[in-house]
Amino acid sequence: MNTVIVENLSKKYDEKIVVNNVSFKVNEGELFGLIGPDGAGKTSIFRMLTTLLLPDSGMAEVCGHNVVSNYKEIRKRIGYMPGKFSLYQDLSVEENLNFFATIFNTTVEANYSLIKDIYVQLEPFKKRKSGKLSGGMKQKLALCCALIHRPEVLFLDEPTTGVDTVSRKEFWAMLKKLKNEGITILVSTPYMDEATLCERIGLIQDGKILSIDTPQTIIKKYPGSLYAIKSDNMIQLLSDLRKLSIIESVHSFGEDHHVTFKNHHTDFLEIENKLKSHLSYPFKIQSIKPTVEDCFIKLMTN
Ligand SMILES: Nc1ncnc2c1ncn2[C@@H]1O[C@H](COP(=O)(O)OP(=O)(O)OP(=O)(O)O)[C@@H](O)[C@H]1O
Repeated sequence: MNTVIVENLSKKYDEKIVVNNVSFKVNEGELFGLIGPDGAGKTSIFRMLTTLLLPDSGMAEVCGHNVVSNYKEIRKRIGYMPGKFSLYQDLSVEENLNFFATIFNTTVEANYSLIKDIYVQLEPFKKRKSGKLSGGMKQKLALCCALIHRPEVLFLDEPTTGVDTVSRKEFWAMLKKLKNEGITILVSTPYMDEATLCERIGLIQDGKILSIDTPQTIIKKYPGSLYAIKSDNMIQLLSDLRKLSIIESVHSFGEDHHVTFKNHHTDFLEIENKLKSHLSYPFKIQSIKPTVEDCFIKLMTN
């Protein structure tokens, strides 16, 4: 069953189209990621699905209810953690949690088992005002508040932006546990390395979906071969590679430059020799498996 159905959804602000004919479906109990850079339209899509923003055209359903005509039903069934911390800064941790439980007509005790693993980390600070918590703790409290009424669907908008690597890892482990509780999870992130932690992903850029599939299939569909190349002077290397006619694309990627070659250059030795004849300094090249980020760049430039 599809818990979320999005069909040709569009939104513009002033005259700028920020969500452009977007369609996708999320299955019940799935962990689905919307992956794209800042300004891609992720928040606008989440705000339409959580009934906080009206679409200009298209249709969306959450838990079988239309986001426009039946928004009240949806609000009972979902949890939403916005990208910007939006809990009451002057209320303490436990006051925030009790407040959210009360507005959903439940109690913290009734659903404690769902948030227990996360809340135990917050408990030592339960009397502290939420505005005075660290970034990671604020994020955990926001997640507890979004979960306190045991939603069927959880929307998490960039939950790991600005969060350190260890907390990011912890956060994804928590999402896996919540998924095992049967909650459907939609998460957005600009971090491409988080894509592989989702069951399926939608890659989004400039309001348009570039591809939707499992991360593994998206990687498998990468056309052609990809190489990583490095030398002592990476800036010089980048500039030299950009001038070579055999090269189709080159971009910096961590410690390497990732390179693809035009169609007729497929043989590794031939490629290496061609590069040796053009580059007057030592370099190292190897064939590599593409990442989701490589796929994203490829789709973006197609
Ligand atoms: N209320 C608004 N009025 C005008 N433009 C807006 C408004 N909200 C968002 N935008 C613009 O719409 C585009 C998409 O923004 P959106 O927040 O949906 O993207 P995003 O992928 O979530 O990125 P970010 O992480 O930067 O929020 C951006 O160019 C943004 O500046």
